[in-house]
Amino acid sequence: MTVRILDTTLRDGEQTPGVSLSVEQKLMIAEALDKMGVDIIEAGTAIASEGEFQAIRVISEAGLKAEICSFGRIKFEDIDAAADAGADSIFMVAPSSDIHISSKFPGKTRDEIVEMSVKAIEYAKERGLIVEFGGEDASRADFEFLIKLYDSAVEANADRLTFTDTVGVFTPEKAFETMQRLRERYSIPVAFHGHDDFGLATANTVFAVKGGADEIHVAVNGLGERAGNAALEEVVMALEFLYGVKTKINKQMIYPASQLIEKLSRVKVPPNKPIVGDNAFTHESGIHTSALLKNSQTYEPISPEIIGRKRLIVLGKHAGRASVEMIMKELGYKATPEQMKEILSRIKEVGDRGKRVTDADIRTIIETVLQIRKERKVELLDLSIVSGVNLMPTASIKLKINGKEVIEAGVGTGPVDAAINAIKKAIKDFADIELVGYHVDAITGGTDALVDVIVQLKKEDKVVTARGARTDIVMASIEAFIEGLNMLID
Ligand SMILES: CC(=O)SCCNC(=O)CCNC(=O)[C@H](O)C(C)(C)COP(=O)(O)OP(=O)(O)OC[C@H]1O[C@@H](n2cnc3c(N)ncnc32)[C@H](O)[C@@H]1OP(=O)(O)O
Ligand SMILES: CC(=O)C(=O)O
Repeated sequence: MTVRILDTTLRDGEQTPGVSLSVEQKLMIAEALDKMGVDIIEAGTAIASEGEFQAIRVISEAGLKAEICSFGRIKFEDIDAAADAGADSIFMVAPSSDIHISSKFPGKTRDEIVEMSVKAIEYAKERGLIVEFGGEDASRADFEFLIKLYDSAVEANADRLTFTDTVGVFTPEKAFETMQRLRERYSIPVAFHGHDDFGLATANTVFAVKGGADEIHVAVNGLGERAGNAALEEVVMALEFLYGVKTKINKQMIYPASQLIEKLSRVKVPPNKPIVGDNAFTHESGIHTSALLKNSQTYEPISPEIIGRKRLIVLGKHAGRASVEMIMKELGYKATPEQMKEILSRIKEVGDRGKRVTDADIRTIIETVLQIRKERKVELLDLSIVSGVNLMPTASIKLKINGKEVIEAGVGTGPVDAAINAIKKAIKDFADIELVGYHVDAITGGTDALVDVIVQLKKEDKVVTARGARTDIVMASIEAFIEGLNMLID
């Protein structure tokens, strides 16, 4: 069995508070979704704004394989907007629970909602759209009324039906049973749209498929209203690997799409998020690492390569000998068994003090124990910063890079940003480095506090962490950034 995927990252996903995407960004995401193999791209709500209308138009004209869908209400203007934008289909919803009907349409009866829905479906069909019709808040609707609404939609020639768990109150058992009943009753495809208010969206969506859903609505990284929609990556991987249900998704494209969407939506993926989180294939514990190095299946349910990722072994207070040996080899250092023991003990000491052990900390510990210092490719020679009222924070910087002096200037939203921008400009010919994480802690109290900055830098698919600790936040940030750079440029 192959289940069809409607991806709603660009519609419900964009309804995530604070997220808004430009036409160009939406097109980039739509192309990534298409490459990943989703069947239907719900590209937005054509009636919502000029930008939304244009985005749907541009995506519809992009020659993608996927069906392009616009969301809409049971209103002729929404249908016109979807059709005029060139969408192939409309996901059109009518209120179906009494709470939605009475609050949104005071004075209107259930029968009047059915009548409005039928007229809207007929009109959408006249406008040439494929109609996917949903009862909104279906999981809180009277099931008998829902059936009446769906029966009328089918009579009006709707092409597909959707059951929406709008406020995420469904359970896997109910999803299974409901979809089974809908599947038995209707000959047209039935879909499930789930939300994660109780953390059950993935389970509900998987059980909806077990119950017979032909199509499911998901969003990459679980974006969506409130707690979000069912996450594409979780649902697809659970269906394929745990339930033996096929999708058309090219799993190699899941991680690149997730990263693109994280970047453009500016919604950070939590590190412990299944499949796409930073820690999903990262191991620190010595017992795990030692076993993983012998057989990766010991502590990994699936290989990271399946979804275009790599395994990462990190050192921290839970590390053991095997992890240290591996990292030493990776960094190109040689040590005696005693030196290894000392390195491990110093790493654990940092962790025992409650501190995160960064990659740069590890290198410093190794070099201290081995009494060597590898040459740094990037060194700070001079820095000056101007910041104040009515002027743009500006930094000028002199670096020695591979033995050559480079002078650059940068502006930014504050002195740290300006200094980092100046460094980025200075190194642009040497490496394409991205700052993917920046965290500041004041270790002591007061304005003279010791500030601990941890940066996370990325070059291609390699990510390193580095620390700077100073009473001057700009210097702590730059120290951390340059330490990280040196690890990546090595
Ligand atoms: C669960 C979901 O995710 S639903 C999808 C949510 N998505 C959006 O809201 C998309 C972005 N929305 C928008 O840009 C705007 O809300 C628009 C353009 C759709 C409508 O804007 P406005 O006309 O200013 O209306 P407003 O947003 O204040 O209220 C929504 C209206 O839609 C009506 N409505 C809500 N659901 C439906 C429906 N399924 N069918 C018909 N009308 C509906 C409401 O009753 C309300 O009507 P009223 O203005 O007569 O009271
Ligand atoms: C329509 C929709 O997004 C919902 O019911 O959740």
